[in-house]
Amino acid sequence: MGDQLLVGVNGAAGRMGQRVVVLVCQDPDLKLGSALDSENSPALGKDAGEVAGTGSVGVEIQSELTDRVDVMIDFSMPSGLLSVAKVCAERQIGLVAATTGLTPEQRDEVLSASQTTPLILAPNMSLAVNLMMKLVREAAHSLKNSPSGVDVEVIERHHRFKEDAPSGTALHFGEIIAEEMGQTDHVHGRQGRPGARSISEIGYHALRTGDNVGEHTIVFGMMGETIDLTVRGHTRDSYVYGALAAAKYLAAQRPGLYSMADVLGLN
Ligand SMILES: NC(=O)C1=CN([C@@H]2O[C@H](COP(=O)(O)OP(=O)(O)OC[C@H]3O[C@@H](n4cnc5c(N)ncnc54)[C@H](OP(=O)(O)O)[C@@H]3O)[C@@H](O)[C@H]2O)C=CC1
Ligand SMILES: O=C(O)C1=N[C@H](C(=O)O)C[C@H](O)C1
Repeated sequence: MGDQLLVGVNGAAGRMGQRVVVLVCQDPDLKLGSALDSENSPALGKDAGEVAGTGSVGVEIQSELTDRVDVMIDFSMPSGLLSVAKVCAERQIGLVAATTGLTPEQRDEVLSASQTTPLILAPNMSLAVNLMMKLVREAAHSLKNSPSGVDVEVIERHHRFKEDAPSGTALHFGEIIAEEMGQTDHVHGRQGRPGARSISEIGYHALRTGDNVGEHTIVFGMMGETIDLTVRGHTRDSYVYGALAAAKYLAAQRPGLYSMADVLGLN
Protein backbone atom coordinates (compact mmCIF):
# COMPACT_ATOMS: atom_id res chain seq x y z
CA MET A 1 0.00 0.00 0.00
CA GLY A 2 3.11 2.26 -0.06
CA ASP A 3 2.16 3.84 -3.38
CA GLN A 4 -1.22 5.07 -2.18
CA LEU A 5 -1.83 8.77 -2.69
CA LEU A 6 -2.02 10.63 0.62
CA VAL A 7 -5.09 12.86 0.54
CA GLY A 8 -5.92 15.70 2.92
CA VAL A 9 -9.48 17.02 3.29
CA ASN A 10 -10.27 20.62 4.23
CA GLY A 11 -13.79 21.13 5.63
CA ALA A 12 -13.73 17.50 6.79
CA ALA A 13 -16.64 17.90 9.23
CA GLY A 14 -18.94 19.48 6.62
CA ARG A 15 -21.58 17.86 4.41
CA MET A 16 -19.17 17.40 1.50
CA GLY A 17 -16.03 16.83 3.58
CA GLN A 18 -17.63 13.89 5.40
CA ARG A 19 -18.41 12.15 2.11
CA VAL A 20 -14.86 12.82 0.88
CA VAL A 21 -13.51 11.14 4.03
CA VAL A 22 -15.74 8.09 3.49
CA LEU A 23 -14.98 7.67 -0.21
CA VAL A 24 -11.21 8.29 0.15
CA CYS A 25 -11.15 5.46 2.70
CA GLN A 26 -13.02 3.17 0.29
CA ASP A 27 -10.61 3.82 -2.61
CA PRO A 28 -7.67 1.39 -2.69
CA ASP A 29 -5.46 3.95 -4.47
CA LEU A 30 -5.99 6.60 -1.80
CA LYS A 31 -5.18 7.01 1.88
CA LEU A 32 -6.55 9.68 4.20
CA GLY A 33 -3.51 11.65 5.41
CA SER A 34 -5.12 14.62 7.11
CA ALA A 35 -8.55 16.02 7.97
CA LEU A 36 -8.91 19.75 8.63
CA ASP A 37 -11.74 21.99 9.70
CA SER A 38 -12.23 25.47 11.15
CA GLU A 39 -10.47 26.42 14.38
CA ASN A 40 -13.91 26.76 16.06
CA SER A 41 -15.23 23.41 14.86
CA PRO A 42 -16.73 21.17 17.57
CA ALA A 43 -15.26 18.26 15.56
CA LEU A 44 -11.64 19.19 16.33
CA GLY A 45 -9.80 16.29 17.97
CA LYS A 46 -12.44 13.77 16.86
CA ASP A 47 -11.72 10.93 14.46
CA ALA A 48 -12.69 12.01 10.92
CA GLY A 49 -14.27 8.65 10.17
CA GLU A 50 -16.36 8.75 13.36
CA VAL A 51 -17.59 12.23 12.42
CA ALA A 52 -18.45 10.99 8.91
CA GLY A 53 -20.33 7.99 10.32
CA THR A 54 -18.04 5.33 8.86
CA GLY A 55 -16.19 4.29 12.04
CA SER A 56 -12.67 5.14 13.18
CA VAL A 57 -10.10 5.77 10.44
CA GLY A 58 -7.23 6.84 12.71
CA VAL A 59 -7.09 10.47 11.54
CA GLU A 60 -8.09 13.24 13.94
CA ILE A 61 -9.66 16.45 12.67
CA GLN A 62 -7.26 19.35 13.19
CA SER A 63 -7.24 23.04 12.33
CA GLU A 64 -3.75 23.12 10.79
CA LEU A 65 -1.92 20.91 8.34
CA THR A 66 0.85 19.13 10.23
CA ASP A 67 0.78 15.72 8.47
CA ARG A 68 2.35 14.95 5.11
CA VAL A 69 -0.14 14.82 2.23
CA ASP A 70 0.29 14.61 -1.55
CA VAL A 71 -2.96 16.37 -2.50
CA MET A 72 -5.55 18.45 -0.62
CA ILE A 73 -9.25 18.42 -1.42
CA ASP A 74 -11.09 21.50 -0.18
CA PHE A 75 -14.85 21.75 0.32
CA SER A 76 -15.00 24.41 3.02
CA MET A 77 -15.73 28.14 3.09
CA PRO A 78 -13.86 30.96 1.29
CA SER A 79 -11.72 31.70 4.38
CA GLY A 80 -10.82 28.00 4.65
CA LEU A 81 -9.90 27.74 0.99
CA LEU A 82 -7.69 30.85 1.19
CA SER A 83 -5.75 29.43 4.16
CA VAL A 84 -5.24 26.01 2.64
CA ALA A 85 -4.29 27.45 -0.77
CA LYS A 86 -1.49 29.41 0.92
CA VAL A 87 -0.16 26.28 2.66
CA CYS A 88 -0.43 24.20 -0.54
CA ALA A 89 1.41 26.87 -2.53
CA GLU A 90 4.21 27.06 0.05
CA ARG A 91 4.62 23.28 0.38
CA GLN A 92 3.88 22.45 -3.29
CA ILE A 93 0.90 20.25 -2.43
CA GLY A 94 -1.61 19.75 -5.27
CA LEU A 95 -4.97 21.40 -4.52
CA VAL A 96 -8.47 20.47 -5.63
CA ALA A 97 -10.43 23.61 -4.72
CA ALA A 98 -14.18 23.10 -4.78
CA THR A 99 -15.42 25.87 -2.47
CA THR A 100 -17.73 28.43 -4.10
CA GLY A 101 -18.84 31.94 -3.19
CA LEU A 102 -15.40 33.55 -3.60
CA THR A 103 -15.06 37.26 -4.35
CA PRO A 104 -13.04 38.07 -7.52
CA GLU A 105 -10.11 39.06 -5.27
CA GLN A 106 -10.30 35.78 -3.33
CA ARG A 107 -10.47 33.86 -6.58
CA ASP A 108 -7.32 35.58 -7.86
CA GLU A 109 -5.54 34.78 -4.60
CA VAL A 110 -6.43 31.09 -4.87
CA LEU A 111 -5.42 31.03 -8.54
CA SER A 112 -1.99 32.40 -7.65
CA ALA A 113 -1.21 29.06 -5.96
CA SER A 114 -0.93 27.55 -9.45
CA GLN A 115 2.42 29.33 -9.87
CA THR A 116 4.03 26.82 -7.51
CA THR A 117 1.67 23.84 -7.35
CA PRO A 118 -0.87 21.96 -9.50
CA LEU A 119 -4.36 23.46 -8.99
CA ILE A 120 -7.94 22.83 -10.01
CA LEU A 121 -10.47 25.49 -9.00
CA ALA A 122 -13.90 24.42 -10.21
CA PRO A 123 -17.42 25.24 -8.99
CA ASN A 124 -18.58 21.75 -9.87
CA MET A 125 -16.72 18.42 -9.85
CA SER A 126 -19.49 16.22 -11.25
CA LEU A 127 -19.13 14.44 -14.59
CA ALA A 128 -22.72 15.21 -15.61
CA VAL A 129 -22.45 18.91 -14.80
CA ASN A 130 -19.13 19.29 -16.61
CA LEU A 131 -20.55 17.54 -19.67
CA MET A 132 -23.58 19.85 -19.46
CA MET A 133 -21.18 22.82 -19.59
CA LYS A 134 -20.03 21.59 -22.98
CA LEU A 135 -23.62 21.08 -24.17
CA VAL A 136 -24.66 24.54 -22.98
CA ARG A 137 -21.70 26.10 -24.80
CA GLU A 138 -22.73 24.31 -27.99
CA ALA A 139 -26.37 25.36 -27.62
CA ALA A 140 -25.39 28.98 -26.95
CA HIS A 141 -23.05 29.00 -29.93
CA SER A 142 -25.70 27.56 -32.24
CA LEU A 143 -28.43 29.93 -31.07
CA LYS A 144 -26.47 33.18 -30.88
CA ASN A 145 -27.67 34.50 -34.27
CA SER A 146 -31.24 33.24 -33.97
CA PRO A 147 -33.45 35.75 -35.82
CA SER A 148 -36.11 35.92 -33.08
CA GLY A 149 -33.52 36.57 -30.35
CA VAL A 150 -32.90 34.18 -27.47
CA ASP A 151 -33.56 34.90 -23.78
CA VAL A 152 -31.29 32.85 -21.52
CA GLU A 153 -32.10 32.28 -17.84
CA VAL A 154 -30.31 30.07 -15.31
CA ILE A 155 -32.37 28.39 -12.59
CA GLU A 156 -30.67 26.56 -9.75
CA ARG A 157 -32.04 24.61 -6.77
CA HIS A 158 -30.09 23.75 -3.65
CA HIS A 159 -30.61 22.72 -0.03
CA ARG A 160 -31.75 25.20 2.59
CA PHE A 161 -28.30 25.31 4.25
CA LYS A 162 -26.39 26.68 1.26
CA GLU A 163 -24.82 30.03 2.11
CA ASP A 164 -23.87 31.46 -1.31
CA ALA A 165 -26.29 32.40 -4.10
CA PRO A 166 -26.50 31.94 -6.94
CA SER A 167 -24.43 28.78 -6.96
CA GLY A 168 -20.90 28.91 -8.30
CA THR A 169 -22.04 26.51 -11.00
CA ALA A 170 -24.90 28.82 -12.09
CA LEU A 171 -22.47 31.72 -12.36
CA HIS A 172 -20.11 29.58 -14.42
CA PHE A 173 -22.94 28.58 -16.77
CA GLY A 174 -23.61 32.31 -17.17
CA GLU A 175 -19.96 32.97 -18.05
CA ILE A 176 -20.03 30.26 -20.72
CA ILE A 177 -23.25 31.63 -22.22
CA ALA A 178 -21.98 35.22 -22.22
CA GLU A 179 -18.71 34.14 -23.87
CA GLU A 180 -20.67 32.58 -26.72
CA MET A 181 -23.61 34.99 -27.05
CA GLY A 182 -22.25 38.31 -25.77
CA GLN A 183 -24.79 39.21 -23.03
CA THR A 184 -23.43 41.95 -20.78
CA ASP A 185 -26.06 42.19 -17.99
CA HIS A 186 -26.31 39.58 -15.23
CA VAL A 187 -29.71 40.05 -13.53
CA HIS A 188 -30.39 38.32 -10.21
CA GLY A 189 -34.14 37.76 -9.79
CA ARG A 190 -36.80 40.31 -10.75
CA GLN A 191 -39.44 42.21 -8.85
CA GLY A 192 -41.50 45.38 -9.08
CA ARG A 193 -41.59 46.84 -12.60
CA PRO A 194 -38.24 46.11 -14.21
CA GLY A 195 -39.74 46.69 -17.66
CA ALA A 196 -39.50 44.53 -20.76
CA ARG A 197 -36.66 42.06 -20.77
CA SER A 198 -33.55 43.06 -22.69
CA ILE A 199 -31.78 40.55 -24.91
CA SER A 200 -28.50 41.60 -23.29
CA GLU A 201 -29.55 40.02 -19.96
CA ILE A 202 -28.85 36.65 -18.43
CA GLY A 203 -31.30 36.07 -15.54
CA TYR A 204 -30.39 33.97 -12.48
CA HIS A 205 -32.89 32.42 -10.06
CA ALA A 206 -31.74 30.62 -6.90
CA LEU A 207 -34.22 28.30 -5.12
CA ARG A 208 -33.38 27.03 -1.61
CA THR A 209 -35.50 24.11 -0.44
CA GLY A 210 -35.06 21.05 1.79
CA ASP A 211 -32.11 18.77 1.17
CA ASN A 212 -31.68 19.26 -2.59
CA VAL A 213 -28.04 18.42 -3.46
CA GLY A 214 -28.06 20.53 -6.62
CA GLU A 215 -30.00 21.06 -9.85
CA HIS A 216 -29.33 23.47 -12.70
CA THR A 217 -31.62 24.33 -15.62
CA ILE A 218 -30.58 26.58 -18.48
CA VAL A 219 -33.56 28.02 -20.35
CA PHE A 220 -33.11 29.15 -23.95
CA GLY A 221 -36.38 30.94 -24.71
CA MET A 222 -37.26 31.97 -28.26
CA MET A 223 -40.42 33.15 -30.01
CA GLY A 224 -42.56 30.03 -30.43
CA GLU A 225 -40.31 27.50 -28.68
CA THR A 226 -38.09 26.88 -25.64
CA ILE A 227 -35.18 24.60 -24.83
CA ASP A 228 -34.61 23.64 -21.17
CA LEU A 229 -31.33 21.85 -20.44
CA THR A 230 -31.35 20.32 -16.93
CA VAL A 231 -28.80 18.45 -14.86
CA ARG A 232 -29.72 17.00 -11.44
CA GLY A 233 -27.53 15.60 -8.70
CA HIS A 234 -28.98 12.68 -6.72
CA THR A 235 -26.28 12.44 -4.06
CA ARG A 236 -23.23 14.48 -3.01
CA ASP A 237 -21.08 11.51 -4.03
CA SER A 238 -21.37 12.69 -7.66
CA TYR A 239 -19.19 15.67 -6.69
CA VAL A 240 -16.86 13.59 -4.54
CA TYR A 241 -16.06 11.07 -7.29
CA GLY A 242 -15.03 13.98 -9.51
CA ALA A 243 -12.88 15.44 -6.73
CA LEU A 244 -11.11 12.10 -6.19
CA ALA A 245 -10.43 11.82 -9.94
CA ALA A 246 -9.05 15.36 -9.84
CA ALA A 247 -6.75 14.50 -6.91
CA LYS A 248 -5.31 11.52 -8.81
CA TYR A 249 -4.90 13.63 -11.94
CA LEU A 250 -3.08 16.45 -10.12
CA ALA A 251 -0.67 14.04 -8.46
CA ALA A 252 0.93 13.46 -11.87
CA GLN A 253 1.05 17.12 -12.96
CA ARG A 254 3.54 19.98 -12.80
CA PRO A 255 2.56 23.28 -11.15
CA GLY A 256 -0.19 25.02 -13.14
CA LEU A 257 -3.93 25.47 -13.51
CA TYR A 258 -5.94 22.48 -14.72
CA SER A 259 -9.66 22.02 -15.40
CA MET A 260 -12.28 19.38 -14.67
CA ALA A 261 -12.64 18.97 -18.44
CA ASP A 262 -8.94 17.89 -18.43
CA VAL A 263 -9.60 15.44 -15.57
CA LEU A 264 -12.76 13.97 -17.06
CA GLY A 265 -11.43 13.72 -20.62
CA LEU A 266 -14.04 16.13 -21.97
CA ASN A 267 -11.67 18.35 -23.99
N1 LIG B 1 -17.23 22.17 -6.57
C1 LIG B 1 -18.19 21.27 -6.25
O1 LIG B 1 -18.40 20.26 -6.95
C2 LIG B 1 -19.01 21.48 -5.02
C3 LIG B 1 -18.76 22.55 -4.21
N2 LIG B 1 -19.44 22.69 -3.05
C4 LIG B 1 -19.04 23.81 -2.22
O2 LIG B 1 -18.29 23.29 -1.13
C5 LIG B 1 -18.43 24.17 -0.02
C6 LIG B 1 -18.82 23.37 1.21
O3 LIG B 1 -20.13 22.86 1.06
P1 LIG B 1 -20.81 22.02 2.24
O4 LIG B 1 -19.97 20.84 2.58
O5 LIG B 1 -22.23 21.80 1.85
O6 LIG B 1 -20.75 23.08 3.43
P2 LIG B 1 -20.68 22.80 5.01
O7 LIG B 1 -21.00 24.10 5.66
O8 LIG B 1 -21.46 21.59 5.36
O9 LIG B 1 -19.15 22.44 5.25
C7 LIG B 1 -18.12 23.37 5.26
C8 LIG B 1 -17.12 22.95 6.32
O10 LIG B 1 -15.99 23.82 6.23
C9 LIG B 1 -15.69 24.25 7.55
N3 LIG B 1 -14.97 25.50 7.59
C10 LIG B 1 -15.44 26.77 7.74
N4 LIG B 1 -14.42 27.64 7.78
C11 LIG B 1 -13.28 26.90 7.67
C12 LIG B 1 -11.90 27.24 7.68
N5 LIG B 1 -11.49 28.50 7.80
N6 LIG B 1 -11.00 26.24 7.55
C13 LIG B 1 -11.39 24.95 7.42
N7 LIG B 1 -12.69 24.56 7.44
C14 LIG B 1 -13.62 25.55 7.54
C15 LIG B 1 -17.04 24.34 8.22
O11 LIG B 1 -16.86 24.35 9.62
P3 LIG B 1 -17.91 25.17 10.56
O12 LIG B 1 -19.25 24.56 10.27
O13 LIG B 1 -17.38 24.91 11.94
O14 LIG B 1 -17.83 26.60 10.12
C16 LIG B 1 -17.69 23.06 7.74
O15 LIG B 1 -17.31 21.94 8.49
C17 LIG B 1 -19.45 25.22 -0.43
O16 LIG B 1 -18.76 26.37 -0.90
C18 LIG B 1 -20.17 24.57 -1.59
O17 LIG B 1 -20.76 25.47 -2.47
C19 LIG B 1 -20.37 21.80 -2.64
C20 LIG B 1 -20.67 20.72 -3.40
C21 LIG B 1 -20.03 20.48 -4.68
O1 LIG C 1 -23.42 23.98 -1.96
C1 LIG C 1 -23.69 22.98 -2.68
O2 LIG C 1 -24.34 22.03 -2.25
C2 LIG C 1 -23.18 22.96 -4.06
N1 LIG C 1 -22.42 23.94 -4.43
C3 LIG C 1 -21.76 24.07 -5.68
C4 LIG C 1 -22.12 25.37 -6.35
O3 LIG C 1 -22.29 26.40 -5.67
O4 LIG C 1 -22.18 25.42 -7.58
C5 LIG C 1 -21.90 22.86 -6.56
C6 LIG C 1 -23.14 22.06 -6.39
O5 LIG C 1 -24.16 22.64 -7.12
C7 LIG C 1 -23.51 21.82 -4.94
